Amino acid sequence: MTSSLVLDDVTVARGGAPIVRGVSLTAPAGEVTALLGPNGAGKTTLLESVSGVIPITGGTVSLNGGRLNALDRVARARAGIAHVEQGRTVFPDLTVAENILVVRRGPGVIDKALELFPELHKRLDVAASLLSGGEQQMLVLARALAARPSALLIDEMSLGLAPVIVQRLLPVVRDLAASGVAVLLVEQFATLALKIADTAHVLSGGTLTYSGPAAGLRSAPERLHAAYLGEPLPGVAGGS
Ligand SMILES: Nc1ncnc2c1ncn2[C@@H]1O[C@H](COP(=O)(O)OP(=O)(O)OP(=O)(O)O)[C@@H](O)[C@H]1O
Repeated sequence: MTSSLVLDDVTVARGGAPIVRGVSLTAPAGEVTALLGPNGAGKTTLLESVSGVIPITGGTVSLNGGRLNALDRVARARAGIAHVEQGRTVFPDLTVAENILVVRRGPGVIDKALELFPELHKRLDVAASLLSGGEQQMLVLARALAARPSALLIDEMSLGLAPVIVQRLLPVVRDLAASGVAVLLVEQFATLALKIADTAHVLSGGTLTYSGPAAGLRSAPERLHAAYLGEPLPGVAGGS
C-alpha cells in the first residue's frame, strides 16, 4: 500500500455553520499537494480538522490506511500528522536546539531535523526570538520534522516573509516531500505553491472547484482564476 493522507467526503462546521463541504482528496507520500483558494474558503479549517484542532462533522480522514476520525490531536500527531500552523509558533525564549528537543530527544535528532536548514545549524544556542522571520519559519518546519511525520500540513508558510526568503523555503518543502513525507500545502500565493506542487486542489466557498495536476493550473492562469471564483472546472473538480 502506498502511504498517503486521504480525505473522503469531509465536512466541517464552525459555530454551527458548514464551512467545508464534501471534500475528497489524497496527498500521497513523496509529493507536494497544494490546497489553494480565496480568503475565507475554508483552507485553514480543513487543515485544522485533519490535525484534530477541530472535529470533522462528516466523512473520513485516514493516514496510511488507518482512520483518524476518533483520535484527538495528540493521538493524530503520534499517528504521524504534523501541522505547521499559521504564524511561526516558535517557543521564543528557548534556543533553536531546545525548540527541536521539545518534540523529540535522542542522538542525532537535531542534526537530522536541521539537515535541510544549514543556516540554523550555525545558531543552535540562539534564542528563537532573535531569529529573523524566515529563520523562525525554518525552525517551525525543522521542529515539525523532528517528529518524523508521515504527513506534514503547512498553513501559509509565506505569510509576512520577503519573497527572497519564500524562494529559499519552497525547494526545502519539495525536498521534504522527496524524503517520503506527504505534504499538504496551503498557500496564499498560488503561483508559488504551483511551482513545487505535483497536484493542486482549489477550495472555493467550502467545496473543491479544481482537483488535478498542478501543471494544469500553472500553464493556464484563467483556469485558476475561474476555480477561485467558484466555477467548477469540467472533468477535474471534486476528485482525488
Ligand atoms: N473559530 C471560528 N468560528 C466560526 N467561524 C470561523 C472560525 N474560524 C473561521 N471561521 C470562518 O470559517 C470560514 C473559513 O475560514 P478559514 O480561515 O478556514 O478560511 P481560509 O481559506 O483559510 O482563509 P484565509 O486564506 O483568509 O486564511 C470563514 O468564513 C471564517 O469566518
